Parts: sequence; C-alpha cells; structure tokens
Amino acid sequence: MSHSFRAVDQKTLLVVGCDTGVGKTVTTSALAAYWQKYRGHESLGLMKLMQTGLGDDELYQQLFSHLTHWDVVTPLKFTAPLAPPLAADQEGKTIDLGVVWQTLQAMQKNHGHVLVEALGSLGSPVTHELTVADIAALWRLETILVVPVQLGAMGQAIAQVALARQTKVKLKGLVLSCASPEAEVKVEDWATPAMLASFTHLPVLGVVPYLSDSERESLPHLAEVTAGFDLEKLAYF
Ligand SMILES: Nc1ncnc2c1ncn2[C@@H]1O[C@H](COP(=O)(O)OP(=O)(O)OP(=O)(O)O)[C@@H](O)[C@H]1O
Ligand SMILES: C[C@H](N)[C@@H](CCCCCC(=O)O)NC(=O)O
Ligand SMILES: [Mg+2]
Repeated sequence: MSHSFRAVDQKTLLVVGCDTGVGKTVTTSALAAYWQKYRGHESLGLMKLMQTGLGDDELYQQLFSHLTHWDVVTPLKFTAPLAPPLAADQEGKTIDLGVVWQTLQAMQKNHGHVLVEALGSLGSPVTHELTVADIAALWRLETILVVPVQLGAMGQAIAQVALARQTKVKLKGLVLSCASPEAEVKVEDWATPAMLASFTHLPVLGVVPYLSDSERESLPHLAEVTAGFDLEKLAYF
C-alpha cells in the first residue's frame, strides 16, 4: 500500500512595500477580501508583522474580525509611529522576534494560508540588527512588493528588488498601487509595467486602482480589486 503523505502545504505570503504609506495595507486588505469572497470556507491567518503607531491592525479588525474562523493578529504594537526598534526603545522595551515567530507558526499550524503585512520598506529596521528583508529571507516567506504609482517609483522598486536579491528574499512579483486618482492614468508614465518587469525580472501581478475611503473599507470593492490580479503567478492562490 503506498503511503502518499501530502506535503504540509503551508502557504504564507508576505506583503512588503517600497516605502511606508505606499499601499501595503490596502493591497493586503484586497487580497484578504478576495480570499473571503472566493474561498470564504477556508480559514485564513491575517497578520501585521508588528505595528508602530495606529492604523493597520485597527483596519484589519474592523474588516475581518467578524470572520470567526480567521485569526487576525498583530503580535507586537508600539505607540510611536517610528521604526520598531526606536518605538520600542521609547517604551523601554526590546523587539521580541520570538513572539512574532511563534504567532506566525501558530497561524501556519491553524490555517492553510497566512497573509502577512510587513512595515515600511524592505530596508526598514525591524530590530537594531535586522531589516524587513532579513526577516523575509530568514523565515523564507514568499513575498510580493507594493510599488506606489508615482514619479520615481521605478528607481525605488529596482533598488528594493536589488536589496531583496542580495538578501535572498523569495520575491514573487510586484503590485502597483494608485494612491491618487491621477496615478491611475499615469501608470504607463510613472511605473511602466514592461520596464519594471524587464529591470526586475519579476511579473507585475496587478494594479490596485485608486479607491475612495468607503471603497477601501468595503470588502466587495476590495475583493474586486484582486479579481483582476494575475494570481496564477502566485502559488499562494
Ligand atoms: N489604492 C489606494 N487608493 C486610495 N488611497 C490609497 C490607496 N493606496 C494607498 N492609499 C492612501 O495611502 C495611505 C497609506 O496606504 P497604506 O496604509 O496601505 O500604506 P502602507 O504601505 O500599508 O503604510 P504602512 O507602512 O504605514 O503600513 C492610505 O491610508 C490611503 O490614504
Ligand atoms: C509608522 C509607519 N506606519 C510604520 C513604520 C515605518 C518605519 C520606517 C522606518 C524607515 O524605513 O526609515 N509602522 C507600521 O507600519 O506599523
Ligand atoms: Mg500598512
């Protein structure tokens, strides 16, 4: 009798960005909303790696905490909206990565899929020794990079990808994010998909259009954003 052991098919996707404030939370919310709409029967672990200041965890709780079979967790939170080691220093604390790792492991154990939002950019310090890129590589997380549609975005993206390659981050693709109505019509000028793909050797998985405040808090709207994504390129989906 053949024993076919199904490999433990843990799928964790890390969402990073070219900078803070570029659309990581909007993109992560859209991916989570897509999951809820099209694969709602499957539970999801949704995690903000750690948070400084306010905003992300609060939005995730508002949007998803009613889904009782999901876990929506931010393991570490600090008050000052700064790089985590600085925010922790201000509170006389250190960054306990073990807590973050244990939360991620529990999520991977309890859910077939886990979605993690990082913070800042790939170069942002998570502790006094490690950056977001270091963590992504150490924990071997499949990662996507959110690129803001603005002049200069290509330089930022190419630099972030260079850091990812150097750190051996498993970068799977780029997501373009339009934080202003103007950005939507400037994608070809400011974040030229063909140029980004050729310089980074990564696929552009999709474009997050400009969303009004209410649309950014509407699960149906957010799910539709991801429906247009080229998700086949992500083993995750
Ligand atoms: N697609 C979008 N449509 C409209 N506004 C957007 C969009 N993406 C980003 N924004 C605006 O930019 C702000 C920052 O976006 P978001 O919170 O997703 O960035 P972030 O990369 O997660 O930031 P952080 O580093 O703080 O986690 C949003 O609060 C919103 O005002
Ligand atoms: C305050 C910001 N929103 C963000 C922290 C950004 C730190 C950036 C540090 C740097 O790269 O210089 N925190 C967070 O996403 O939880
Ligand atoms: Mg965010």
